[in-house]
Amino acid sequence: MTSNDMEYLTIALPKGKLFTPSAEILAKIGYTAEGLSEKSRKLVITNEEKKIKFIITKTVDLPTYVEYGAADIGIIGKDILLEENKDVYELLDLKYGLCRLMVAVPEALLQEKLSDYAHMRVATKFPRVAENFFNGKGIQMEFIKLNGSIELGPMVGLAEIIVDIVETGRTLKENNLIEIAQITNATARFIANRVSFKMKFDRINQMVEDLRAIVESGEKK
Ligand SMILES: Nc1ncnc2c1ncn2[C@@H]1O[C@H](COP(=O)(O)OP(=O)(O)OP(=O)(O)O)[C@@H](O)[C@H]1O
Ligand SMILES: O=P(O)(O)OC[C@H]1O[C@H](OP(=O)(O)OP(=O)(O)O)[C@H](O)[C@@H]1O
Repeated sequence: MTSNDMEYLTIALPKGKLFTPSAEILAKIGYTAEGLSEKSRKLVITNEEKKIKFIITKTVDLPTYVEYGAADIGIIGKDILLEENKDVYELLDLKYGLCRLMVAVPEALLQEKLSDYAHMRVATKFPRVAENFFNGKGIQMEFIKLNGSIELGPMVGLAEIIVDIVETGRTLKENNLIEIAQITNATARFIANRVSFKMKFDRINQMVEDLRAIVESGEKK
């Protein structure tokens, strides 16, 4: 690390659904920067006074920036952490961004048991998580990686099954899909680069304690 790297704390925030709640919780503990907005075209936003740099990344890439130390810390969904499987510290569950990773099928293909779906095709943004889940149950499947609109897969015969994020259940309902198994819950997590956590321990640890106090006060409400 250069002395410049040591002076600043670089925080990665993901574009998308977690951006606003993440910027808001960081603002509550004094971590803000003028012009920090998801709509900003600027990808690095600096607060010189507080020695903070924010970087805005694509959701799926965020753990990579933290693993390589391009960002010291970041906030990202547990679903992405499980899928990307990067070498980072997960320091705190921030409890917002709650959703579930589910297996779902079209009503017409509904079977009695999960093993009845063996060897079918699974469309998903999360092939690693999906494969671990089915392997853990001894069920062999074929996995097709998609980058969005997963529910379309079964409608056009690309796959029989999907593994996707469900929040309200509205998307599944509108596309006549039925949940058949839950893989895991996911919420936003505060993560850190392994070296940064040691080199900037006091600063990062203080952030974790301040964020924990906010999360816990929210839970008591
Ligand atoms: N309804 C939801 N759909 C998707 N993600 C959700 C939902 N609710 C909470 N999340 C959480 O928000 C994170 C970011 O979701 P978002 O859809 O913004 O991801 P993205 O990959 O940036 O989207 P896109 O691929 O459309 O650019 C997810 O990884 C998940 O942890
Ligand atoms: O249960 P619900 O509240 O309906 O939310 C779940 C939907 O939201 C997400 O899609 P997103 O809007 O991120 O678009 P995508 O399909 O392009 O990933 C997810 O992939 C589901 O499709």
